[in-house]
Amino acid sequence: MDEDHTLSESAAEAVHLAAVLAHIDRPIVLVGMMGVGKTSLGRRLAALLGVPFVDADDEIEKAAHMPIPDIFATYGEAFFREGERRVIARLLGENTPGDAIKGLKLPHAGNGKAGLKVLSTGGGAFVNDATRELILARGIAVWLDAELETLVDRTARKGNRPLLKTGNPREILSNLKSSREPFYSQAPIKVMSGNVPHSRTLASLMVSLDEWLDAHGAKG
Ligand SMILES: Nc1ncnc2c1ncn2[C@@H]1O[C@H](COP(=O)(O)OP(=O)(O)O)[C@@H](O)[C@H]1O
Ligand SMILES: O=C(O)C1=C[C@@H](OP(=O)(O)O)[C@@H](O)[C@H](O)C1
Ligand SMILES: [Mg+2]
Repeated sequence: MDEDHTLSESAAEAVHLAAVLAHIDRPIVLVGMMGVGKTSLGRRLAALLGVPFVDADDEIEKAAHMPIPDIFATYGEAFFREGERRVIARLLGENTPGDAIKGLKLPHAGNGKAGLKVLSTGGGAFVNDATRELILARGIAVWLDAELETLVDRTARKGNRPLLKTGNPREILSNLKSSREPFYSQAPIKVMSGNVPHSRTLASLMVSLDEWLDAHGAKG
């Protein structure tokens, strides 16, 4: 059994996938600290649901024609944050029905509902007031959270996060984690991204999403 098959099986077993899909009418937006798994889990969630996946950082790089470390080095963080805000506004505004099924080669065709997609944000996006308000108004925000040690481990794998280059990564992550928690906690759904395979975190996310849809009268 390959990893993708296992992944789909366990997450799909956790909830009735079709019931969840039928009741989501907005983008699912992953927020949380760098290294928590927003990009990698977002891609898997989109594949499972059969909807498009988009990563805000990738879109910023495409728009700026340069990698994120170069944007920070050349123009600074404030410029990056403004680009991030504009890109996310565009991604959450593009809610045309065709958007949900464009160019898919995925196990499910998607249900063609307006705006159905998974959007993974960069760790600082939800801290910006305008960006957070937009995400809360137009999407279903999911806070992916993890222990500090997990974040330290996972961010050490790639040297592409400029904010971690300015000092001791553990200290920077610890400070950012405390200062950002009041913002992340405004997301209606929280999922722990523990030291377990992606498939387990994906299954927890599906269960939490299903419970939230039930509690908010979107189902039943
Ligand atoms: N649940 C998980 N189990 C194991 N590794 C993970 C998990 N989630 C993320 N990772 C790994 O951690 C690293 C950072 O993940 P990424 O998706 O880029 O995080 P983010 O977008 O939140 O910064 C990647 O190498 C990814 O494969
Ligand atoms: O936390 C942050 O401020 C950042 C997180 C990064 O994205 P990931 O959270 O996907 O690593 C990226 O947007 C940039 O390096 C800034
Ligand atoms: Mg990412």
